[in-house]
Amino acid sequence: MHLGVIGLGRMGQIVVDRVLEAGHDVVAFDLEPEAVATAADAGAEPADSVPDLADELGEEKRIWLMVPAGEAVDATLEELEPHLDGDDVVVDGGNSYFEDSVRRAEACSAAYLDCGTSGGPAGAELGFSLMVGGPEWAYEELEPAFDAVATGPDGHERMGPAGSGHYVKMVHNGVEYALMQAYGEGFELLHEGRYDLDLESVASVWNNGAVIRSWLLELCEEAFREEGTDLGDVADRIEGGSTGTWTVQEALEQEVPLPLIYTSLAERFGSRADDGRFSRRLASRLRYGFGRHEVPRR
Ligand SMILES: NC(=O)C1=CN([C@@H]2O[C@H](COP(=O)(O)OP(=O)(O)OC[C@H]3O[C@@H](n4cnc5c(N)ncnc54)[C@H](O)[C@@H]3O)[C@@H](O)[C@H]2O)C=CC1
Ligand SMILES: O=C(CO)[C@H](O)[C@H](O)COP(=O)(O)O
Repeated sequence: MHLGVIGLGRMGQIVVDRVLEAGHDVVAFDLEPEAVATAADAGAEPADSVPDLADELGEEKRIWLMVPAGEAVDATLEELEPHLDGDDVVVDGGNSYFEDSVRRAEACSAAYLDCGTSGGPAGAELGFSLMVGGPEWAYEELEPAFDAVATGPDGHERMGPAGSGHYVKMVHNGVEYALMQAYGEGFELLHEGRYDLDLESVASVWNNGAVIRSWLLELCEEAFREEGTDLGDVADRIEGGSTGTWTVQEALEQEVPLPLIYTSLAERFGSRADDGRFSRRLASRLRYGFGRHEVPRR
């Protein structure tokens, strides 16, 4: 296979490496020349623009986008569009909103595959888990690339029609938020609680046979090992949030209750108040109002 890869950041570079390693050819483009040079060092053919990449691919175009979700995907598709026809296949491996993917699949001249990617840069060695939506023939056509980028043939699956791959990945991320919240709460109680515990040891012993063992728990173990049992200078602030917001919005629309995922998202937003949470400050002042309890002041 001759694959074009556009977007050569943390994830795109892994796509390039794994596809090359599987013996395929890659032509690579990124807005950042340094990223293109890194891909070229790995063995990819460098392209200096989107049209150049399309030209290099020749008649049969198989193109993998790994750019940030949103405008970058639309901008890239707009540049690609004059070079595409119905025999070509474009894969969006980023975290795009599933309704955007449905819209793009309708507008794109090529067959369009929305591919939810899980595993992150830390999963590079093992390969990713890929959730793909779009036409069956295009999925089958791209199977050699999916085999290479995923953990293997079992690491990818066609979920259904356009949008379904990114829909499944959106829900995956909601689950990810809730799992992180659950581990966070458990370790917070252990940290604040009545025993002086080494949290790396706790995570390690849990990871060996416990019901709650998981990759996220292995990452907890790594975090305590690298940062210390009190997490050192890691700030009380969680960034990100778009995929969890989409999950909660969809749940509201479908009237499906997701209290854990919603709470995890709310905790994320709550962590960003620079000056302390207004609601907590008001609750503190109200306790004075009804009970004359002392108000801690800054
Ligand atoms: N980092 C992660 O853990 C995961 C990320 N994703 C998704 O994969 C996508 C890429 O993520 P990362 O690699 O982490 O981001 P990144 O920020 O490391 O890399 C993005 C790359 O795209 C390039 N780029 C941006 N606009 C472009 C354009 N118009 N044309 C060509 N290149 C362009 C940037 O120069 C950069 O090199 C995102 O949608 C992200 O949400 C999915 C799963 C896991
Ligand atoms: O998809 C991922 C992991 O599965 C990415 O790491 C993503 O960026 C995480 O989402 P958020 O930014 O909403 O935390």
